[in-house]
Amino acid sequence: MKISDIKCYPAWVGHRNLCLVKVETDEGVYGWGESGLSSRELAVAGAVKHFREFLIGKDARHIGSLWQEMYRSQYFEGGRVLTAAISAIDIALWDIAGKALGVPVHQLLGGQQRTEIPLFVTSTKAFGEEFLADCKRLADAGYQVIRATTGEHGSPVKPTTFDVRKSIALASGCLTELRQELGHDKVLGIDYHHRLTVAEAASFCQKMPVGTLDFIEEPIRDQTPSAYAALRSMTDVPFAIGEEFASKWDFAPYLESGLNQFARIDVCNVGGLTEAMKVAAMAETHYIDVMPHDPLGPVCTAATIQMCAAIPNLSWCEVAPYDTDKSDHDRFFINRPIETKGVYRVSQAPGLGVDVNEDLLAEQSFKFWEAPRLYKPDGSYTNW
Ligand SMILES: O=C(O)[C@@H](O)[C@H](O)[C@H](O)CO
Ligand SMILES: [Mg+2]
Repeated sequence: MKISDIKCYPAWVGHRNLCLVKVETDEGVYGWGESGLSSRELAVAGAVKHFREFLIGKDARHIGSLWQEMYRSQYFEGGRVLTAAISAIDIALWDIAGKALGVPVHQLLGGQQRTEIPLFVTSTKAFGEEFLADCKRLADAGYQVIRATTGEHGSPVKPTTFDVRKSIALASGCLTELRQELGHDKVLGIDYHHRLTVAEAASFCQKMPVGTLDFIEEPIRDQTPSAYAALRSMTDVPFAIGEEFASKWDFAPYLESGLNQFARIDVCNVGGLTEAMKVAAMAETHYIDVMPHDPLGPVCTAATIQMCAAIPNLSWCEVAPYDTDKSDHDRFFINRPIETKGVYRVSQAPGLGVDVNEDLLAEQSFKFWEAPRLYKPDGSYTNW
């Protein structure tokens, strides 16, 4: 079964750009994948073009070997852009493999270990009464795992001031109150979106009673494991790290030094299902659960579900939090995964179990979009 074409669709779908990739074969079986390098999709599309050049004519079933060739064929190995492209192609190849054999992808990954994927939900409300009410609503609705954000999302068009000290004061106060209200049978975490320094992250954690937070996601930026080691010496809150990591090599120093308590694998950035399964196994050797990152579209979610079904060490998968109106997804995607009562059902359909309305997708154009820009009160730049 030979690869006959690879098409990349960086396109605005409903509420954001998605970067979807279709791999076709000479036997008519095709697969879909998705790439996760949000806001730089055209760079990924360029990388897909390069890979297409040498992938056409290759056996679509040799997934592991094609992964090695994509990752290592350029002198400048790996990196986030190239690996985001590899991820989408790899996921599409798994979709093809499942469809060709008539089995769901999880069966090829070792078989399902669970029938439902437990999820965490995110309250995106700004800290204060609204946030507390929203979390109470989520808890009452039965959600077991609730994650807060920084409470300040900024605007893609208007520069936003992010005052770290105000954020720390508000967040620590609100989360302390929320924990008292929720009791201890709910899991509570926060994604600080790598906005803090080591000192600020320590200060934030120290403002809350021990046991308030079950995890803190990316309090600081993630290119320096020793910075996390420094932070670890100042707080005991478990760290959830890795949504931006683009290989098992990025995860390795964190896992090997015990710095990462939840592995935030993103199948669309880490190198597809091939690489995600390896990272999950590396995490397993350290008794660490995978908490997948899943902020994109239905193809990403479908692939993530297949991984979640097949690994032993899963905590909770993310429900894409930022865009609640998914009505357009019903037009673009067939059999897209739908969250019900805090879980995703594991699809038993061949492949990933999701299909794409390609004709409709082909009509969509790409819209340039920039992530919000945040500035400190003194006017200097800080991460979104
Ligand atoms: O954990 C998350 O879902 C966030 O870090 C998002 O990936 C980020 O805001 C980009 O959408
Ligand atoms: Mg995050």
